[in-house]
Amino acid sequence: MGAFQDLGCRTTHCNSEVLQRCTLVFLATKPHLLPGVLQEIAPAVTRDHIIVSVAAGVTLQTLQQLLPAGTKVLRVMPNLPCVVQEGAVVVARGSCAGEQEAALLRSLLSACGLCEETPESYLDIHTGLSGSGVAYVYLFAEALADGAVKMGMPSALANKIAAQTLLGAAKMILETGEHPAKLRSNVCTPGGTTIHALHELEKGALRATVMNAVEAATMRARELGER
Ligand SMILES: NC(=O)C1=CN([C@@H]2O[C@H](COP(=O)(O)OP(=O)(O)OC[C@H]3O[C@@H](n4cnc5c(N)ncnc54)[C@H](OP(=O)(O)O)[C@@H]3O)[C@@H](O)[C@H]2O)C=CC1
Ligand SMILES: O=C(O)[C@@H]1CCC=N1
Repeated sequence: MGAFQDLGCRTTHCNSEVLQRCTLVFLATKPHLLPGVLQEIAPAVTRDHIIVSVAAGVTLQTLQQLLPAGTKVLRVMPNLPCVVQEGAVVVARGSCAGEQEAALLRSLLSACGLCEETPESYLDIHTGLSGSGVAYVYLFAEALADGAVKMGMPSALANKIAAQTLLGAAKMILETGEHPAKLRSNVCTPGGTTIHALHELEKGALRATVMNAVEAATMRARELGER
């Protein structure tokens, strides 16, 4: 609480008070709690408000149905690295939100990293790719470092190098614009270490497993939206 006040932010436990004091309102409860919060705030929502939901899977249709007709509603799907300004965020607007509201949101959220406006149908896919995807990357980072620990490197150093390896690899995809398959092929010396390691990853079906993970999280986000 102290940290918020140091930033000049006011806090309250009363949701309708937030609606009275703010025009741009972010809804960030767990998805199953959101319908109750929407019912609670609906009487205080006016056409001046811009309501933004970050809840995974909760559709614009559900949000609009639970709020007064004409409410400007947008959906946002962020990911955890927003906290270090390297997030990947997508935004979709509801039927009453216009270019002005979308532009405002894009400009605010650009401070968190990459921010793209997309059709709503991409939001659940983005959840599987990136919202949840961060966790798959952590799992991979952990496994990379564990491999090095197994071969004798101290854990703290292995974790640091694994993280820098992911950072550098990601930066090269973004800065060169090359397809990851091309960059991967550049690392493979004929008969060298990398192709031997990649063969092991293919035997473990890494690619199919990761594709299955993105599919499972996307399907789960869609399932949450149907409730
Ligand atoms: N975690 C992630 O990486 C991502 C999460 N999301 C979405 O973000 C949302 C929040 O997730 P996450 O931050 O992990 O969840 P948390 O449980 O950490 O945060 C939920 C927040 O909602 C508050 N809250 C609970 N009930 C109410 C209520 N009735 N009125 C007002 N506020 C309430 C809680 O306050 P208190 O603690 O005081 O109870 C808490 O601050 C979810 O919908 C999730 O789908 C989307 C993308 C990524
Ligand atoms: O696991 C979840 O449901 C949320 C949505 C994306 C990341 N965390």
